[in-house]
Amino acid sequence: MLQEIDLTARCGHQRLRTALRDGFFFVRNTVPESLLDDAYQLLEAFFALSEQDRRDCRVPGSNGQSGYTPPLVETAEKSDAADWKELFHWGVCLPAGHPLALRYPSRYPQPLMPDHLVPGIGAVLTELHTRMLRFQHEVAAAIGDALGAHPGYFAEMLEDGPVVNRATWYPPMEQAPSERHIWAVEHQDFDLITALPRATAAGLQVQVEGGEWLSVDAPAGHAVMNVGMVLERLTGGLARAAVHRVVAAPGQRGGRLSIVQFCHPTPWTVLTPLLVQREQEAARFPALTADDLFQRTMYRINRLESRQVK
Ligand SMILES: O=C(O)CCC(=O)C(=O)O
Ligand SMILES: [Fe+2]
Repeated sequence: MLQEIDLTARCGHQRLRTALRDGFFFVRNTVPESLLDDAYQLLEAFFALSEQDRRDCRVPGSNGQSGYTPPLVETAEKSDAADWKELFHWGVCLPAGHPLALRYPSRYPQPLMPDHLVPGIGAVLTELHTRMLRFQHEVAAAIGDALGAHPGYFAEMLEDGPVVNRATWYPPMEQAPSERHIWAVEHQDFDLITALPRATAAGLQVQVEGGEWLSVDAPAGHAVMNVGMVLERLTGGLARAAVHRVVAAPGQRGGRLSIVQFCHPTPWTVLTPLLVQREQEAARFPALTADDLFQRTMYRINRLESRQVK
């Protein structure tokens, strides 16, 4: 069911369009496995720090898009129980005076690299960001090609986009405050595409037609790609924003650490459809900016600081 897409294959357009309809597929990852191993090792050390040290790594004003977010904050739209997970986010800065950073400061926060607590973490995570981003741009270009878009279409939309990397520590389920909490309640991502390289344990599931859940942990050397809401809107629903969740299997011991990268278009992009499936479906998604979609979803999942209970 989980399709492997070979981005180098000629005539792969139909396969990729079918995979976009499913909302997820996997591809060979160009990010070195050793870099991923190094990142996991350093992030494991970060999440093992004292609670106070981790809390000192919060970045006010970033809505949790940079630095640390404690457990039980993010709450999926479909649940009133917060996810049993804690987060660390990072990206890279734009040059001083860049109009995107001036206009959308909370989308381009200063990265906080806790090198004073975990020596060497900054260089590794920054390198991982760069390599994953290059990989995602290749995937986006292949998607554009399969959709018949101009080669520059996604490239322009993604240039200087507020791409954010997220490391998630899912603590062991036996430590969860109640049975109402799971690792991550079903949701859709609200970016263009998300890259999910292998995690340290099983748990990622995607909903397939008929409502069943399929385990989709990426094999070594590969990354699962998820379609986000931006791509769904741009394609008039041809690409489906994958509904996915993270759950521990009954009796699964230990925690889980994952790294994902959310590939967001520039916030000023207006999400007008690139494709319209059928004329009568043209009005399914009203045009709004990528930042409007981002802020609206962040509000709904309790990620805006203005909404959070202090
Ligand atoms: O941890 C994972 O494998 C997936 C995380 C995820 O879906 C998310 O953070 O949006
Ligand atoms: Fe997700």
